[in-house]
Amino acid sequence: MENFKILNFNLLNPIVQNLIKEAAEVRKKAYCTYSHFAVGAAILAEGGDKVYTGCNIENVAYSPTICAERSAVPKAVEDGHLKFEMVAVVANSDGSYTAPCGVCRQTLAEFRGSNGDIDIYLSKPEMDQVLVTKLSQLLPLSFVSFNKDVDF
Ligand SMILES: O=c1ccn([C@H]2C[C@H](O)[C@@H](CO)O2)c(=O)[nH]1
Ligand SMILES: [Zn+2]
Repeated sequence: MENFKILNFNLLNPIVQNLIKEAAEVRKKAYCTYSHFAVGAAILAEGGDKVYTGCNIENVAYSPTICAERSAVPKAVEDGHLKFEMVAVVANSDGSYTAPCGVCRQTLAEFRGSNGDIDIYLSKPEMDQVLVTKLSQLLPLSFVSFNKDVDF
């Protein structure tokens, strides 16, 4: 299977279009005073209709910085959602797509949907062409469980 597809925004289903729009909207709230790189993310959970959004929030000490994706996750979980169906990320890396960092990929893997995966949509703020992929393509062979009964 290919890693990703690039699709025209207009051809995506309205639920996905709305998710991307929400990510683009919350991106405007990014607190990115150090990197000046604004990111917005939006999560749709399985069986849910509410969209949970997040932006990146940076810090003078740098390491407390939280990515947009991980600032959206607690909102979904606090609302009782542990299985995510789709996630949209909107940013602008030199006119290209911004994919979730490794930490965010692992964080999202914890909340994979019942199909064992999450649909991922990456868009630029212009929302013209959208990169469509899956978490399993971004984080193959992921660490998602362990056996607590094994002696250490
Ligand atoms: O997928 C990504 C990639 C980067 N960032 C943020 C972290 C930091 O604030 C800034 C620069 O890395 O962008 C995100 O929020 N999500
Ligand atoms: Zn991240």
